[in-house]
Amino acid sequence: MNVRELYAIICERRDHPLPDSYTAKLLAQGEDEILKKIGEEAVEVILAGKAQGDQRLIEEIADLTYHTLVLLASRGLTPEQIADELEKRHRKPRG
Ligand SMILES: N=c1c2ncn([C@@H]3O[C@H](COP(=O)(O)OP(=O)(O)OP(=O)(O)O)[C@@H](O)[C@H]3O)c2ncn1[C@@H]1O[C@H](COP(=O)(O)O)[C@@H](O)[C@H]1O
Repeated sequence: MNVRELYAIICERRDHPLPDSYTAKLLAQGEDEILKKIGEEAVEVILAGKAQGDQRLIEEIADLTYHTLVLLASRGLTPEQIADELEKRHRKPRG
């Protein structure tokens, strides 16, 4: 699944919550809880990067990516805005 597809599902859970959805629950808990999860997942990426294998690192980066998309959805921001920012940086003249 790509980032755009996952983001669309997350927005669907935000706008039409399902009772058994982790995403809907996390969004309902609010931004502080989402930020807390991002902090935890970021630490797990560091630990995996230092001491664990590639598969573990992939899993932890997937967790961090997912929670970052939840934060964007919670704030009404989109992955396209991040892509635009990266594009702007790429096009900025470097000296
Ligand atoms: N990609 C993900 C995804 N990645 C990680 N997680 C959840 O993020 C949590 C990770 O937190 P932890 O590692 O701390 O595990 P935990 O102890 O269970 O978490 P907490 O209960 O402490 O918050 C786990 O519960 C994972 O299931 C995800 N939950 C959902 N998705 C996708 O989101 C979409 C919507 O799914 P629902 O949330 O089921 O609606 C689907 O495409 C899912 O595949």
